[in-house]
Amino acid sequence: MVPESLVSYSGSMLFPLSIAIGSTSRLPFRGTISFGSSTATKTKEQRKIVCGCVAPPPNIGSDEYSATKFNDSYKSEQLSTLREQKDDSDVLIECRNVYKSFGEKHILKGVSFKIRNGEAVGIIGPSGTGKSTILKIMAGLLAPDNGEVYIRGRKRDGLISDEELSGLRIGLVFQSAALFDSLTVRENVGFLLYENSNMPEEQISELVKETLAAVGLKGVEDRLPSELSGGMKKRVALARSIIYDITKETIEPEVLLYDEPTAGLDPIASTVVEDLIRSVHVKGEDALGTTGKIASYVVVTHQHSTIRRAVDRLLFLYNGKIVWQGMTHEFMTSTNPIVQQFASGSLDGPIRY
Ligand SMILES: Nc1ncnc2c1ncn2[C@@H]1O[C@H](COP(=O)(O)OP(=O)(O)OP(=O)(O)O)[C@@H](O)[C@H]1O
Repeated sequence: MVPESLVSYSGSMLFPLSIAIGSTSRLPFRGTISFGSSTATKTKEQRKIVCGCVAPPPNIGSDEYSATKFNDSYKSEQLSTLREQKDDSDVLIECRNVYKSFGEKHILKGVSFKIRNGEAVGIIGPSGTGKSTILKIMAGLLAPDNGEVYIRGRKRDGLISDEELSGLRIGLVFQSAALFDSLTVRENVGFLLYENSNMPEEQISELVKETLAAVGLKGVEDRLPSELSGGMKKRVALARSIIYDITKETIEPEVLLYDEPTAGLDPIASTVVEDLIRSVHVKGEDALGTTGKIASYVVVTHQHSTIRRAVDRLLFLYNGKIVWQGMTHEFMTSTNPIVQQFASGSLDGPIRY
């Protein structure tokens, strides 16, 4: 049986990585389970979720970010208004002074930021700077060496555990779609519901169909992942991350964490995925014209189109810290040398490879 704790995985692409599939599974596993390049197949990583959320996002603010440098053009009076914004009741996830090393490699050296309800946040920065690492820490897959992660104001100790209260679902959408090779699209998308809910199969099948339609896919339920294009796989993976058990009395809000969702896609397929990410957000509208259900999301990306199109606020991670943050439009006009170099792709500047 799938452990009870996996209820909280709620369809993220992360969940298959940590489960034990037993003989009572409703799904016809036929051997191979592929997770692309993910290393999580090798570890029994666990995650889980906590919390609830409220109110619209006041976005950035306060002097909590010691390493933050706002764009020079940002109006000082606006900034001071934001700094007065002390109400944290809408903060869903907070990383406070997070440190993480792998052996001698000190990757995160005091990272602090908050993700508020309703936000669409991008994390950018040079390769190897720890963007995926911070996503995994937010998701509860990795524990920080030092510093804290707060989920809706509650400190999370170590990794996610079964004892924690639920209330906020956190889905991590891997760069590779991480679909089960031997299962159909229907079985992949409905995976958690087949394994962990009491919903009848016909109801799951109908819900899968609706969810696929919401991400603009129709008539692919019976296909295997190998019969899909890269962009379609990403959409199937997204559908899996947003489906949930509609028979449960309380549906928890969900934060989705996307790790390079448009990597390897052509410009048009990237646009489709970027719009899709917007559409499943509470401020968006899905392919069926329904308001999206994702409370907030965080996107790690290198792609300018994704920065422009899919997020409102940016965190720039470099040398183990958040060295700049601001709204997306400020990124394009910033006079901060690190931001300018990254935006232009120049070899000259403070970022050295
Ligand atoms: N489990 C691990 N064990 C050892 N080293 C790791 C592990 N995970 C990450 N690293 C190292 O930590 C550094 C940061 O990795 P991470 O994937 O977080 O960077 P990133 O900013 O997402 O990079 P990219 O933009 O290239 O995807 C890299 O040097 C990576 O090799």
